[in-house]
Amino acid sequence: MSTAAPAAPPAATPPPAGLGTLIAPVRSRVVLAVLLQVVASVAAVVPFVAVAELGRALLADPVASARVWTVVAVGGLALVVRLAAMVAATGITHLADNDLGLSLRRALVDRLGRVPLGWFTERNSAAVRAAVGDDVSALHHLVGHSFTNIAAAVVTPLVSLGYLLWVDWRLAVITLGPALIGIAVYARLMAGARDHYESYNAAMGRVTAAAVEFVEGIAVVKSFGQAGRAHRRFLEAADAFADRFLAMVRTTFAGTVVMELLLSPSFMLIWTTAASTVFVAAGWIEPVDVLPFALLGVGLAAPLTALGYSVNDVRVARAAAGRVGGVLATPELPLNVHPREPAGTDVVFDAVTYSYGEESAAVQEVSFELRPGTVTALVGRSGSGKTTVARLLPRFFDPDAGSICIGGADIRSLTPDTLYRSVSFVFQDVRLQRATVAENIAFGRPDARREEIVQAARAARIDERIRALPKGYDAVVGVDVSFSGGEAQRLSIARCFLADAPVIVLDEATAFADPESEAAIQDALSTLAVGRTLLVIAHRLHTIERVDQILVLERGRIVERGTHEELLAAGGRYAQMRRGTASPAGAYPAETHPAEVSA
Ligand SMILES: Nc1ncnc2c1ncn2[C@@H]1O[C@H](COP(=O)(O)OP(=O)(O)OP(=O)(O)O)[C@@H](O)[C@H]1O
Repeated sequence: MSTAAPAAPPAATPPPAGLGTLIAPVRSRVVLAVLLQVVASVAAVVPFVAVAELGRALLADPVASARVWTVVAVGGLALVVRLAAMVAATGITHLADNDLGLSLRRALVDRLGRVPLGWFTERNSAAVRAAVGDDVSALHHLVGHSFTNIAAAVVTPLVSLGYLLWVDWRLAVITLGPALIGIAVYARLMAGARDHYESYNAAMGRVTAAAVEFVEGIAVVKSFGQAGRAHRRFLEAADAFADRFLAMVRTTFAGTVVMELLLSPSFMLIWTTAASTVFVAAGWIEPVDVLPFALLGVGLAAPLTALGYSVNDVRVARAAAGRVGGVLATPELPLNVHPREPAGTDVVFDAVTYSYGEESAAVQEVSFELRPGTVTALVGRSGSGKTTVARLLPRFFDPDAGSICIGGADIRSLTPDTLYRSVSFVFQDVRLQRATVAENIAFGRPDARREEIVQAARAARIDERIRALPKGYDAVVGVDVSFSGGEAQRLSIARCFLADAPVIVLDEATAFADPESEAAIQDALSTLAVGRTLLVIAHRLHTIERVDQILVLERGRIVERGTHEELLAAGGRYAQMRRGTASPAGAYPAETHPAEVSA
């Protein structure tokens, strides 16, 4: 059967944006700031030139007093220009950076709101955390500081050198000697250290992973008496890191010392003074010419270190831009340009097939119908495809083949609003927001009145627990109150009551802290089921004896379907599972329990 609307065309996915594309919106402002920084850097050298020229004017015989005043005025003006240009450049880059950070974070959140829910695996969520946090900050540093720092680090020594070449080109070249040797040493040093940096970073990654593994699994590790072993793994990673660090320091130590020495102001001062003295003694320059070299020669090398750091910032920012661009290029859930409205709440899966990546299909040719007001349970051994089937209905991902319709409309032809008004879901790992309890319940309907919220909480058997809190419904989750897994699940059932969607997808919890909590949840679910269509991932068979339809999955296919009685009578896979004779991986506990999901 197929009542499907034509599948929506896949939304165009832009190629991942690089650094240039990401900062394009603020490029003109960055260029302006760099130009202003160039002006500031030129102006920064002028007062030193002025002092040197002042020396010349004062030592002239007779003193060139008109020239003295001109030089003083130019030096003073340069100070003002430098300050103004620097303040303007800093202001422009920081405003541009603020706009960029805001627009990138908005774009990220906007894109994340349109990617399939199934995309949010642990790995992808970590990438999102890095992109929204550290990576956007790395771009902040680039736009806010690095470009102008690079301009300053290049222009200041160049202008100084130009002036020194004008004063005496021979002494200028000699003054430049340590800086040139420093650059050559630095380049060799970096080339030799590249491999060491890579293994240093890898070793650092292993230490972090071992630490995280140790901390996250501490309960399991301790309860199985393996604290020593896990601790040893961490220590081994830390030892390996120390070795790599030592190897890197050994390779770079001599070069770093030589570079720091050659580029240090004190060495440059000694070097230029010594060279100038030789030139004066030889009669190649006047004693007054020593002054510019002593004043400006010192500053020739220092910006090179700053340049090294800024170039590194660009490298870091380029890698960060790659990750941000990657998240921004995540394929969106295709949306239909001509949205439809479901006519009714009948749900039909028609020959649905879905695979995760290249792997064999997790769900194959699955067809079934959820009639309005009925409860359908998905059962099967672990990995048989229950969760995948259930997650296809709220569009965690779209089927590779086949269709899913609600009220005759393909879910791909519904707007997200219409879909989530039709389908709510309660999964095991309930995520509560750091907001008040009331806001958490009213998540799907922020405009809900307090009485409606309380009524939903009451129906979900969680009202009493909330009222017992000192701040009641205004308690902030994570600050004033922490909920147990069972309580969080009841809060998410309250969300469903309030959202009032006619179709509910429910992942029955596999474990509860106490029978009382389980009974409360089963009670809440029984109330929720009244008049609604439920698709339940059932992990325990005793809870589904009275459901309208049981679908037994095996390797992604439906191998049996019917009611509890029909399936027991058929004596097939379900009957085997009930008797607990299925393979250990699929064995469901055969004990009975008073609480049940009922229609
Ligand atoms: N995110 C994923 N990426 C790749 N493969 C996956 C992913 N999630 C599930 N699978 C695979 O798809 C198949 C069906 O998994 P699914 O989680 O739907 O089974 P399940 O019956 O719900 O299992 P369980 O009862 O253990 O939760 C399995 O082979 C599983 O390994």
